[in-house]
Amino acid sequence: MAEISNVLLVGSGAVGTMGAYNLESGGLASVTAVLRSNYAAVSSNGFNITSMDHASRADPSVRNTIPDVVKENLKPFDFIFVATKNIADVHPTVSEIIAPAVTPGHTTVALIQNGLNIEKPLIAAFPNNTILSGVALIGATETQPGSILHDDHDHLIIGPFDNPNIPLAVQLAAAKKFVEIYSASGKVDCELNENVGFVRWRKLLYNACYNSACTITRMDTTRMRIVKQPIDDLVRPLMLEICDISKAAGYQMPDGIVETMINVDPWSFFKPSMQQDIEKGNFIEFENIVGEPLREAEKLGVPAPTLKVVYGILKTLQWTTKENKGLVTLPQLPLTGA
Ligand SMILES: NC(=O)C1=CN([C@@H]2O[C@H](COP(=O)(O)OP(=O)(O)OC[C@H]3O[C@@H](n4cnc5c(N)ncnc54)[C@H](OP(=O)(O)O)[C@@H]3O)[C@@H](O)[C@H]2O)C=CC1
Ligand SMILES: CC(C)(CO)C(=O)C(=O)O
Repeated sequence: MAEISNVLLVGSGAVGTMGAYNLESGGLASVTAVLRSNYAAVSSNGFNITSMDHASRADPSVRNTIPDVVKENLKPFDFIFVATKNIADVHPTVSEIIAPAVTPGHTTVALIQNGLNIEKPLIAAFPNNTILSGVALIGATETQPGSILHDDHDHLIIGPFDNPNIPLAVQLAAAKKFVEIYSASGKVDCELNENVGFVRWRKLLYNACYNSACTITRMDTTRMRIVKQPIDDLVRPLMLEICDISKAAGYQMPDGIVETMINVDPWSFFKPSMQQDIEKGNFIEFENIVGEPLREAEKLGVPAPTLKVVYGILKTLQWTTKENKGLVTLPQLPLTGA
């Protein structure tokens, strides 16, 4: 009988819940999903899934706290599937959130998240654990607590982030195992890619540029293409800068990729996830999606003036969200600043 992998899902929103459904459908994984704002709704009514890939129900078991494997004397998790929004500038960060569930030297952490350098804090916190890079090419949204609309096929590209403390063969074996359990449903495309860094930069080309431009202007991608000027003045210059930075970092984007990315999503008045988040008053993933490529540019001596301005604006927007959520306080009046 095939061995069943013990999987913990942290981040049971759009991408994570679809991942849990897919793993459960395949029969090679048993998934425990950690829920937060949707816990009450799902405990009462279950998930409500409208999916282009999955017709039948395959619910994970749910809980509303991060398991502490030692204190609760639990079987170690083979994989933790992390699909939170990665908000690097707000505590608790991903490594702080998952720490009680990680068994050193055993648990493989699969980061199914957008952005660059997201593995670095994880490798620092869990030096003897394999960290996988998952680039999700999927369209999914949590329309209300526990209700997921999944309207673009799940294509997941997986490979190890290079953890210098662990032999590459061990990291690759973990990635292959993940691909096996994720592919078992037969409903999705899941591929092992040893050069996942390239794929991550290629996806960043969309996210760093469209997500940022739409978040700042509050205009969706279709309107931008109709108006054209936001593409010419903002999105294309940003994309060209990301191409320059990725090339200097060792990832040469193919000819024509900028025009392809500008037109990649359907004319459906699409709002990228960062724009959806700012409209909901949520934190945005700007540090990994914009801040990290900008820091790479500065390190490598690549000019990125548009990206720098965009980063400054996003950081300002995030400050306001922090203020709205009570994370920062203003000094009392009268002010005696410079
Ligand atoms: N949606 C999409 O189509 C795509 C998304 N991505 C990327 O995938 C990642 C996930 O995105 P997406 O699924 O859309 O995000 P969602 O906002 O839909 O889901 C994130 C989930 O994480 C939960 N969460 C956050 N922090 C914690 C915590 N400390 N403990 C428990 N749960 C927590 C949230 O709970 P709560 O509701 O309580 O905040 C929410 O349920 C992101 O990096 C995104 O950029 C990539 C490709 C496509
Ligand atoms: C555009 C999309 C859905 C790409 O798959 C994305 O990654 C985002 O909105 O952040």
